[in-house]
Amino acid sequence: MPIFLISSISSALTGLCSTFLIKTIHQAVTSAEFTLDQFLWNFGLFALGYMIFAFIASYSVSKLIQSIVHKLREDLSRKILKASFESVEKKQPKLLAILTEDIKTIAYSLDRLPGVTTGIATVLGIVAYLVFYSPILTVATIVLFALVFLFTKVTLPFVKKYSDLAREQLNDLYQHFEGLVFGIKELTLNKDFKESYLNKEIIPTSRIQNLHALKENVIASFSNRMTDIVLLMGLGGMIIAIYKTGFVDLEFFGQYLTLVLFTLAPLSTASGFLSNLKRIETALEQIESIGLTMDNTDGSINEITLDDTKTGLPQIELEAVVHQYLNDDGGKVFELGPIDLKINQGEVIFLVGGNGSGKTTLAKIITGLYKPVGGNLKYYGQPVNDRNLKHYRSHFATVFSDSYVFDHLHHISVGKVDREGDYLIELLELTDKVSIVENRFTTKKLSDGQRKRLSLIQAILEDKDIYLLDEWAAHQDPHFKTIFYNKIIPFLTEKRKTVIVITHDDRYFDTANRVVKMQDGNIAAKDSLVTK
Ligand SMILES: Nc1ncnc2c1ncn2[C@@H]1O[C@H](COP(=O)(O)OP(=O)(O)OP(=O)(O)O)[C@@H](O)[C@H]1O
Repeated sequence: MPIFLISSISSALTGLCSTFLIKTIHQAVTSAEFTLDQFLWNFGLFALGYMIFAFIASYSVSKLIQSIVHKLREDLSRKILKASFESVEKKQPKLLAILTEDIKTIAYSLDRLPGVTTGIATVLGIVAYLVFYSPILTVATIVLFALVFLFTKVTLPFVKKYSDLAREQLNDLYQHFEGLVFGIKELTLNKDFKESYLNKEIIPTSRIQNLHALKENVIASFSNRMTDIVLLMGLGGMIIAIYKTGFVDLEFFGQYLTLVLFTLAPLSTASGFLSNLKRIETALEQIESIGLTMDNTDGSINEITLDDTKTGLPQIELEAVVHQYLNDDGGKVFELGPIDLKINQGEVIFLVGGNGSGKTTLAKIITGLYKPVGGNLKYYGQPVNDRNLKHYRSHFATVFSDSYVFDHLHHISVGKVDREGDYLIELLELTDKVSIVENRFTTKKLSDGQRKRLSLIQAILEDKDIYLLDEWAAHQDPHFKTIFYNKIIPFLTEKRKTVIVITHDDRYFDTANRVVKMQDGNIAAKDSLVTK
């Protein structure tokens, strides 16, 4: 870690220059032999050294801090991408606060580090100089510093307590902010709603958060100020002891004081940094407590691929598959299954059923986003498990009803995008709205229906074996519904793709090979299956 080494060495050298500067000043005012020339030379040399090393220290420590922050961001993003979909889905509101707030706290709290490292080096240098100057006063100084440290330590648990409480409120505040940004249409249209959202949600949560943050800051900053007082009181105590016992000469003590007073500022910075360490601890605890469970993609197990060439077996098979949604107390909110279902390669299956019947949940099981709590999911007869789940998932392209629309197409080959992109844009009548430049859609600023068409283009360009389209046509006008059922689905089946469509469009049921009806978390009786 060379940057760490450079920052440590340069900080130490800055501290050393600072000590020599202080020593030069001290000698100039205490030693009769010290000439003006000597003073100018020494002072100029150490001041120059101080500036050079301070710049290197500030640069390297700041670089170190930024690389820590960057690493945290990268690690956290990787952790989220490696976690099981279910755990990320559950923790979604908390994640944004961690990604923005906690990492920012760490960055800001570490900001003082350059001053602290230099300050500590200066204090150590002064103490070393004091040893030669007066061993007895050095011992007294060390005792004094220990008292300052103890005092700061006593206040730290309180800083931590209020830092934790303030951080807890931030999760709620972020959820309110999410409502504020994404629910702005509803809030703008309804004056009473807007007022009550502001006054009953955002302001009270922000006030409580502020109150805890205020207590945290007051304790931290008061403790910081008090370290100066403790130090000065200690010096006062030493003066009393000198008056009473005369253990050193008072004039000598005055010269010693000149030195010790130089430690006030660096000590104050260092003790302030101890409070920052508590804030960092709170932020790191939040990051640690994300509680995401990893799935097979964490690379901790040997992955294997599934055999795609098996024939005569269903491409996907669900055997008595069960899934449950649980509330925070572990109570069952909804149960899907046990479901038995076979899907053959190249089939077009429509999943239909009332709201809340479990279609999307089943889609998440089929695509491997959810792991069933019971039963088996098979791919050409091979059970899907932790070792092959990643490969299983890679067979799917999806457009869920709440899909996020990315403009990014860099994961698709340029050749593929060039060959089919323009054709699909034309087929879905977006030519005058959007184009693809350097594997990126030129805009996402489209109507809901148009954005859904963009998602569909992206999914088709991904060229996967199995397509799962969740209520894709729900936002489309009749013209585009016809294009979807009569052109897009045949375009996919011509390429031997398997297509699973969640739909309520009964006018087009005849375009499917099979219609599977869901009811109360299960497939409705066999006789309601419609076969083309
Ligand atoms: N993440 C979740 N946590 C807890 N319960 C959920 C979750 N997602 C869905 N549910 C519940 O599971 C049930 C099935 O939901 P699902 O989304 O699968 O239904 P659906 O048939 O797709 O409905 P719709 O046609 O309205 O989209 C519903 O009762 C819903 O409230």
